[in-house]
Amino acid sequence: MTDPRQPDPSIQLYDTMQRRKVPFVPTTAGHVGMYLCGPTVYSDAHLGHAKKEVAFDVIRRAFLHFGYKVRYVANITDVGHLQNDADDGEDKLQVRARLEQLEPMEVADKYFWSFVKDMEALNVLKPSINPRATGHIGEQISLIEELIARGHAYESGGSVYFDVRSWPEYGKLSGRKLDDQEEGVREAVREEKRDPRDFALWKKAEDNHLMRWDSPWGVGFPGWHIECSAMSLKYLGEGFDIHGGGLDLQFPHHEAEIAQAEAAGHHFARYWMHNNMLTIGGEKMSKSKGNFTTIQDLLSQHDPMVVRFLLVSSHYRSITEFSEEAFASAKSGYRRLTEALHEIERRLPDAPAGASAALDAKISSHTQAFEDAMRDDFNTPKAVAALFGLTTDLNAALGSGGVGKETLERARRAYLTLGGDVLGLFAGSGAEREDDAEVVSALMDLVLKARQNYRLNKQYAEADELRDTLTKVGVTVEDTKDGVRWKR
Ligand SMILES: Nc1ncnc2c1ncn2[C@@H]1O[C@H](COP(=O)(O)OP(=O)(O)OP(=O)(O)O)[C@@H](O)[C@H]1O
Ligand SMILES: [Zn+2]
Repeated sequence: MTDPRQPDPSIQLYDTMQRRKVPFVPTTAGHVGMYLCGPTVYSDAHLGHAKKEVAFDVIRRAFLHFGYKVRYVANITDVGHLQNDADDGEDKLQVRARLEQLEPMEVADKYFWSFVKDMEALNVLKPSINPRATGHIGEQISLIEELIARGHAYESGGSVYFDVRSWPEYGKLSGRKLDDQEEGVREAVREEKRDPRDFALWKKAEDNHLMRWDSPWGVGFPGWHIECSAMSLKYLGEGFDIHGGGLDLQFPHHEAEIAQAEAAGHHFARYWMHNNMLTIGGEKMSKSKGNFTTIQDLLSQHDPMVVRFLLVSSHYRSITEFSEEAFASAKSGYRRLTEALHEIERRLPDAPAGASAALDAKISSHTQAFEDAMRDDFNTPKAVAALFGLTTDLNAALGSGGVGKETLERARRAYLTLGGDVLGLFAGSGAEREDDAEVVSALMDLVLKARQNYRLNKQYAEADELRDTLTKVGVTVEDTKDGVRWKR
């Protein structure tokens, strides 16, 4: 295994900007600065969001394993993300605030904490810094002022726009130059811009706009893209190492981030990494399409580690198709690993002293294969295959006689380090939690059937009592048009 004090120099990653795999060379030896575009906190996260978070969590964990210190900054968007990507429509948080009769900031907090809970369950490490857009209005205003001073932005009607024509490099990440994203945009917004491709850095707040701040251009709020340029530079510095996000953010979001930072004279991210999408029935899982399953819903029925295993079983740059079959196979694959680990733990106390050379050699070669896979653009499916290879050899050795204690310990360490620390798969004891989830699910079926019978017999008091008792222990029951659903 790699010496943890010597940062491994042989990691290759796919850089979207260069459109190829390149060796990773950090700005500061032994350190990695990573920035990830985080969630807009206006609703519960779905499994597609989990794909992104787990993908970058594994990358971070791999760097740690290979001896790097990592500063991981992931922002929280709590202002400025409008319904329409082309600078029009209402703020997504404000729409939700009206629906739920809450303050926009209550919406942000509610869904921020819900996101934190989901990520904890999925064993995603907490970011080193989790900056919020509303906490960095001053930094965003300063960056906009720099852009105006350098002639790359202009004020118009109380809003400020980035002048795309002044920055010929705009479009270099995505290769998309002419998409103006102007469909369905109000005439007033169109008229304010010199070029339809110009994007908002600052927006004038209409009277009914709740989130508003003073600025040199009047009362308003920041555009969506500027927060990421300002906060990544603030916490990671000039020329930081890696910027990540979903593939769908390449344009316009990341393109705008780069233009804003570089046109203001800064050195921006040196590598760009993008995860592909989680799909269902071949279509991207998304809130707007309504084809999503929230992480909470999923975790009320399934072991979070099986969900995580499903996600790491495909490469971050590949599409992950979510289906019942994919889930069933993740479940049995995950069980194979945890059963092997449990078998080692069961045998360890009585194992004969000493090592078993043949199995030792196999543990080394599977460990090597795992690490090589991770060095090669974080190839998790290959890494998982190495763990399965280890499991096959371990099971064969265990089946044909006693394995020495030292070797069992080595095997255990390999599972816990590679599967646990790097892939993040063994939070708690996986197999037990999986069994737990199955028992809870079977019990809930019984309880809901009993409640249904009470209602059919018009025993409403009893039915309500059942529901109230469930509420007390944190289980919510909802009657929907498709039947009864529950979650905890
Ligand atoms: N299905 C998905 N697979 C992988 N990543 C996703 C998926 N859906 C969203 N993301 C990522 O999560 C981040 C935030 O997504 P967003 O809040 O726009 O979700 P969404 O469901 O796509 O919403 P909408 O449909 O309203 O655009 C983005 O970086 C995006 O790339
Ligand atoms: Zn961003």
